[in-house]
Amino acid sequence: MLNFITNEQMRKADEYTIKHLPIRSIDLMEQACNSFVKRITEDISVNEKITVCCGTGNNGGDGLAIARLLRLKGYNNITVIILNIFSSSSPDFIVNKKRLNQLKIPLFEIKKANELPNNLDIVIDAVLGSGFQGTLKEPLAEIIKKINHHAKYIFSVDCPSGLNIDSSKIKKYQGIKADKTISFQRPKLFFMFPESIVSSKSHEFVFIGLNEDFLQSLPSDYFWIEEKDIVGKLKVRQPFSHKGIYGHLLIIGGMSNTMGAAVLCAKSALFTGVGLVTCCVPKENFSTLNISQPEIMTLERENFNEISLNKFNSVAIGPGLGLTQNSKEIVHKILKEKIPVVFDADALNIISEENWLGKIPANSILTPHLKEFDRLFGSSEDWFARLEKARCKAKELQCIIVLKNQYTFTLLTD
Ligand SMILES: NC(=O)C1=CN([C@@H]2O[C@H](COP(=O)(O)OP(=O)(O)OC[C@H]3O[C@@H](n4cnc5c(N)ncnc54)[C@H](O)[C@@H]3O)[C@@H](O)[C@H]2O)[C@@H](O)CC1
Ligand SMILES: [K+]
Repeated sequence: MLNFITNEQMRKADEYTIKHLPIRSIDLMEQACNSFVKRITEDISVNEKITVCCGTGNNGGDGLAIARLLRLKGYNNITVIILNIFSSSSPDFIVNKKRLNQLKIPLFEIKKANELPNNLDIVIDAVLGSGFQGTLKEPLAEIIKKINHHAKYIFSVDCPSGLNIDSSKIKKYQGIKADKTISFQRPKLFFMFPESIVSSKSHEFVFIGLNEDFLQSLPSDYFWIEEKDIVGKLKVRQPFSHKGIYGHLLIIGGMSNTMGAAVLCAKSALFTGVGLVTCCVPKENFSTLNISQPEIMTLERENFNEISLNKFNSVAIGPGLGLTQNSKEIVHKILKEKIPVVFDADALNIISEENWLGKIPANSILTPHLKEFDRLFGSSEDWFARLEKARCKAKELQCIIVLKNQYTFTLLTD
């Protein structure tokens, strides 16, 4: 698990690594740029026309080093454009400018938008990185507008220029609209939110050699879960074992017009390793289940009151359940049992409609998508506010909240 960190924390990790590894700042920049180049050369061929647009801070220094490293890898069609509009240059920018001069890469310095060429193909955006603060003013705003207009594909270095990654409020975004942002050492929380799409269509990160022990020691409320964090938790099938020892799940859901939701839920449960799955659906829908996934067992929803929940290791209620009076009675009965349950879809809609949030047993799991979440907890100004609300509600209700989206947030109770 990697902790999401702020720009300020990243700056500290940068300083710590330089001091304790030890490594010179210019060499750390070189490492970062090597990682960036390694990643983008998987996407672009040596013949592509590449324009590297640079500011004069360290993000600009990265751009110059990236241009040089690409050239050394055989990318011959590179042009560097330095925006000569900033009051100062960072020391590592100056060193990289000298290094670049030795390679005879075409280099232009511009001050105004009309000095930018129109025929930009692939652009590497290294104008501003994490040092950007405040708002974009002229002539920078116009230059960025022109880059956005003329580029066919934009890779942003670390973050799209003109985006303040630590502020979730981006109304009237004026910065670079990247196709792909490749950030350093950590994913950026902002890119987990749908709102980030105005600044970057996709996002990846590369390791650059910052001190991981220090980074992991930095406080954070949010963590990025990787595949390797999950695989170890899945129960591997043991020799001579059988379905009876891998748990029995009861799913209460599905109606004639929404039986697919119950089927998909059962299939996913079996796929992730549950030994036995029983679906409690209206009797007329048994054949749908039997045809779609023959190993699913069935219980008649009409006889729900006679079912003993104790024989199941876990219970999930909601997918395709419907909002009928009968569905409401079943949700109510489940809530009264006071056992932790997975509440999804219509079960959540019923809970918000009936105002039953306070009745949810501790340690339950709530799996809302955006709209279900807002119905439960009210609307939020933006995704960051929604996430913070989810984190507080998980603690307050002592329930795990799984807020589903392209990136799914799992909010724990502690
Ligand atoms: N995180 C790390 O450990 C590393 C970071 N590196 C790079 O360093 C970058 C940060 O470098 P810097 O701190 O020098 O910052 P930047 O290069 O991101 O920006 C600094 C420049 O932006 C200007 N600026 C700030 N706000 C502005 C505004 N509103 N309008 C116009 N100009 C504005 C400043 O005057 C300054 O010239 C990162 O994004 C990354 O690209 C890498 O070089 C290597 C390691
Ligand atoms: K950038």
